[in-house]
Amino acid sequence: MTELALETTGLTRSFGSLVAVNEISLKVEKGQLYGFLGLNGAGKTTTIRMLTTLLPPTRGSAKLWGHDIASEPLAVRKLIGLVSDETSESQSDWTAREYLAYFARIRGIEDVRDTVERCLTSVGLAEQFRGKLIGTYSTGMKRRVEIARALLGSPKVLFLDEPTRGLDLPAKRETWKLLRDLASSEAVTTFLSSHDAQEIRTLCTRISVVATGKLVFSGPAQDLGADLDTFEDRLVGLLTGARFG
Ligand SMILES: Nc1ncnc2c1ncn2[C@@H]1O[C@H](COP(=O)(O)OP(=O)(O)OP(=O)(O)O)[C@@H](O)[C@H]1O
Repeated sequence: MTELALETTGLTRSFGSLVAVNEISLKVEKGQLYGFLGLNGAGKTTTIRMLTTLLPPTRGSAKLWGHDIASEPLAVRKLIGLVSDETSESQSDWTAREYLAYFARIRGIEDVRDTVERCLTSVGLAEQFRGKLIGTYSTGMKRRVEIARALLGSPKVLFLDEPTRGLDLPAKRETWKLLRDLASSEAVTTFLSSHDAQEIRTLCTRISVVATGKLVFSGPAQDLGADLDTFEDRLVGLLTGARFG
């Protein structure tokens, strides 16, 4: 049995003449909180859409828990959860319990009530809010509900695409704490995409950096810098094509 949660080989996606994701090869070990860092437009969302079977690759391949994303999409979908940065306005008129129960039923989960409570507990949404309309929640709480939704099927791999985009600093830090807690308490591998160097440096030990669709670094975050300042300096060097020693 492979120890890899995720492996991509030459993964490529073009839109007409634009190569949005260009020959990306990376390996994510099981249990990791893995960082996928890149500026806006670097190709992060396109990569995640391919890995979650929402978009076919133009070339290359990827395996999730040993299952090929192109030839075994249903097996892959059963193993993943996805949180994107889009906050769905359609959740506003539901309570967190109703919203999660709806998705639990769609997923065919039998023990809906217990599963919903377990997931809301995992993301730290206090009991007193669970029966209130999501429209009355703060943005940070709404993001927690989205993460809880992604946890419903007990995913092996959780994809988070810019999960803290649009959050203020306290809400961001709350979400970081939650992601750390999930990584240590749940048996879930996390693939975290972000343009925020501090976020990736704070949370992830192994990272990849992507620039205009190409991988420009892959390895321990520590190798780019032990402190955030050095990390950011070297990152800027990488993103602007400079070398570092
Ligand atoms: N469906 C599409 N059709 C055409 N071009 C697309 C499509 N989706 C993405 N692109 C282009 O591919 C490139 C990579 O976009 P992508 O959304 O993957 O980047 P990103 O790193 O997630 O950026 P951001 O952080 O801004 O979301 C961009 O130039 C984008 O305009």
